Amino acid sequence: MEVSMAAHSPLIHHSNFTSTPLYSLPTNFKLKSCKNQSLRILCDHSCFEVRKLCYKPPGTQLNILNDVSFCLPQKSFGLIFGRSGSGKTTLLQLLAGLNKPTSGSIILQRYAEDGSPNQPPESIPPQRVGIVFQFPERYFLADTLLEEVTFAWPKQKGGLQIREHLASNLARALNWVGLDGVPFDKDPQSLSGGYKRRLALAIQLIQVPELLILDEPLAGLDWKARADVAKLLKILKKELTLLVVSHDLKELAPLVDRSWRMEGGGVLKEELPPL
Ligand SMILES: Nc1ncnc2c1ncn2[C@@H]1O[C@H](COP(=O)(O)OP(=O)(O)OP(=O)(O)O)[C@@H](O)[C@H]1O
Repeated sequence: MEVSMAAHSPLIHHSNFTSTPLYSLPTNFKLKSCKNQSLRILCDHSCFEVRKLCYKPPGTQLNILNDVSFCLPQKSFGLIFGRSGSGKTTLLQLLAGLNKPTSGSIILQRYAEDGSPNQPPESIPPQRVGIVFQFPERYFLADTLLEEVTFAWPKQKGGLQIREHLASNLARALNWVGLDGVPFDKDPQSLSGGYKRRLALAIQLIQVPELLILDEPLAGLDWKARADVAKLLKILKKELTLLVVSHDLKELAPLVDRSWRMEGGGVLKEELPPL
């Protein structure tokens, strides 16, 4: 029997290397049998890939991003750092679908055990990407926690099924961020700084994004709340893929799987965080 660990596939497969799912496993294994009935668990994985991304704001000749390429494996933590004005936020906005790149692509690529792509690249629709902006609490609009988390849910009658689906995800999202004990009628503005960030994260987690982007998640918090949010990100990294832009390298460095420096002129280079 030949057994190797798989990285990221949740399905079990069987018989002559077909991809017919038999049943799901809680872990990320893919099990296949070949003609002599020996069983193998194969390693495959997926990466969010940015390829040769360029961005000039419409109507200008300013090259804010210049041939930016990187790959972030699923369920890992990517960090982008670099000096102010180098183009980090602009990159996040393109990844979240808020602006369109001038050229280049943003895709999800699945790879086989031997490292070769095993499917055509998939585009990533904006609804599969969550983004938490810098100081997200400034954008809170509602008087209660419940209204805040349900603010963008469809209100029409036809949206009932979607609302039911979102409601079943809500409890899990609140549990992930540790807000499950907070009363629904609590005023979001009365929460502490760290809990406001948890709320902003929960709002994005309800949709279970494939990629969660965070712009300066620790900015403006005291030391305790910073440690608290960093601890939460460590937990979330087990559930989804995180891409973070931050100047707070000391707190986030222990979480980092991949990191890049954005240099002047919108050039991205893979580099360890300088500590
Ligand atoms: N629509 C636009 N038109 C012209 N210039 C722009 C536009 N959008 C961004 N810029 C410029 O592009 C550069 C990169 O901005 P961006 O906000 O992405 O930098 P940043 O690395 O995120 O900075 P910070 O760390 O301060 O947030 C800045 O010089 C900014 O002024």
